[in-house]
Amino acid sequence: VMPLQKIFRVIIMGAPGSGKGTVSARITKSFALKHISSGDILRANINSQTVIFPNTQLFREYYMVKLVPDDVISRLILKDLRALENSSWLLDGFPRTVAQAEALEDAYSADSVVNLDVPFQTIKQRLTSRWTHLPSGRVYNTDFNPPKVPGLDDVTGEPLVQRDDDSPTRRLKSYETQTEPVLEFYRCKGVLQTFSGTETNKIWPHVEAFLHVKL
Ligand SMILES: Nc1nc2c(ncn2[C@@H]2O[C@H](COP(=O)(O)OP(=O)(O)O)[C@@H](O)[C@H]2O)c(=O)[nH]1
Ligand SMILES: Nc1ncnc2c1ncn2[C@@H]1O[C@H](COP(=O)(O)OP(=O)(O)O)[C@@H](O)[C@H]1O
Repeated sequence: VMPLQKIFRVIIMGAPGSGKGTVSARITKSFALKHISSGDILRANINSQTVIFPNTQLFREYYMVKLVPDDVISRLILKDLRALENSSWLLDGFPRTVAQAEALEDAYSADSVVNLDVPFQTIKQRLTSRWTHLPSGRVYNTDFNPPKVPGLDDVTGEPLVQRDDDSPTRRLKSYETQTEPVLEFYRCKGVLQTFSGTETNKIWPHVEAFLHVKL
């Protein structure tokens, strides 16, 4: 892992299914950035039954059907970031709306925004073959990284589900209307770096080279 000279704050963006989770795992393997994932934070809060969601059913509804309200997710993420005041981080899954981006910007400004630009046609195919283990958030893809036993989670053996929002059209629509304006927000700030392609394995070397120079 490459140590960093100064504190660096990176955001990874891209449509659902563009490969953010996959690329984030590779980034944190190569660079000393702490991975902050909004999905992981939400799941941790559910599992510990601490705040906000009085019951798992309500979260399930959010998780399966719609985005969590801006003020709820912003509060959760900023609380975790404040605990990392002197660390470099990689933020994944947040911000997804301009309101969230503004809430973040009030506290911290991003040094770089890595945007994964994958054609919608490619994403549709991927999401159709994506299966999720809901309690952990582990994702599989029947072509790219299949589970060892079809339909079952590798670690727990529990069943995998296809999320409602894995039905691509609605998710991509919400990305277009809610999240694309966030890209514009960062473009205006001059920190947006876009990587285009159809395969993670081909995009990754460019992301890696960029971060090597940047960090
Ligand atoms: N076929 C294919 N699938 C990929 C590739 N990269 C990632 N995936 C799969 O596509 C799905 C979405 O990737 P993920 O990293 O979860 O994207 P995220 O939603 O942006 O975090 C997962 O099932 C991945 O295993 C790729 O290059 N080719
Ligand atoms: N920034 C966010 N704003 C609102 N809701 C969010 C945000 N991040 C995550 N969520 C909620 O958590 C769910 C799971 O998120 P995540 O694990 O990032 O999965 P995915 O990348 O597949 O959407 C989302 O469907 C949404 O309900």
